[in-house]
Amino acid sequence: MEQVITASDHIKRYLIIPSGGSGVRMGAELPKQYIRLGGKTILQHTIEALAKHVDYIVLGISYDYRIIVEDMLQTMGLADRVHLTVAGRRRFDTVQRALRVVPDGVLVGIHDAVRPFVSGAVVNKCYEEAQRVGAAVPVLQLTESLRYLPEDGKQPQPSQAINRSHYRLVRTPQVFWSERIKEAYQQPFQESFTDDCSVYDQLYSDLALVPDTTENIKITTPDQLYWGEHLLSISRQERLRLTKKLLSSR
Ligand SMILES: Nc1ccn([C@@H]2O[C@H](COP(=O)(O)OP(=O)(O)OP(=O)(O)O)[C@@H](O)[C@H]2O)c(=O)n1
Ligand SMILES: C[C@](O)(CO)[C@H](O)COP(=O)(O)O
Repeated sequence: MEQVITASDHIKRYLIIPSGGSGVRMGAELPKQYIRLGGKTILQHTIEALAKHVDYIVLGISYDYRIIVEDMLQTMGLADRVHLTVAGRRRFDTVQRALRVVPDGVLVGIHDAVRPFVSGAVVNKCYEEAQRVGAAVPVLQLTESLRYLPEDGKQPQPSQAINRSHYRLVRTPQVFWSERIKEAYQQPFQESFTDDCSVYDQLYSDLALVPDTTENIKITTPDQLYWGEHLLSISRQERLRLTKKLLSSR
């Protein structure tokens, strides 16, 4: 499964979709990426949202689902553009393994299998900014207040209000020059590595923040399936219109 894909002379866009989670917080019979929304799996919706914006996709999956995934890729006509790798125990391990088949000298995005509502405009902007700056990530401003909980729960008080203007919610796709993120992923795992930027930050500091759209939710818990159904019921055209409006207002 793990043979390196050859890069050609112009800058190619690779995309890793870590899809090897088991969905503990969802608590469903199947891992959540294989749950159906509107007749298709969440994984298929995610691939459909991104495939037209990239050259190659690397899907990190649990071997148990290989046949289902291969059938889905055949149906989608994507079998020759998608490379399967074996998922690891943590998201970090899945991405680390998938990076082994990505050549140097290309841009590589990493996008959660369970974020099917990402906007094409945001995907393109992240690749463009990563090419220009070094790395790029979609972020969302906070629209609710935040409180900080000190570790001992006592000092100076059990919880404190903090200035939310200094914070952003971090989403995916997170896009990098491939040789840099491959180098960063050679580090041993740390608990603070909750996404790919946190791994990259250890070695580099050139990260562009791209405004994201609200819809790019990560389907994690059962209530988010309800939001997923709702977002699917809004037509693609309408979502595109709302995305353009949002991006032009920033
Ligand atoms: N060993 C793992 C764990 C997670 N992921 C992927 O990382 C993304 C974000 O992970 P998360 O939402 O935490 O998914 P799960 O690990 O499935 O969820 P949970 O933590 O509730 O089990 C998902 O696309 C998931 O499939 C992965 O590829 N390999
Ligand atoms: C990568 C990520 O989606 C960025 O927001 C997030 O950190 C994944 O967190 P999870 O707890 O592994 O789902």
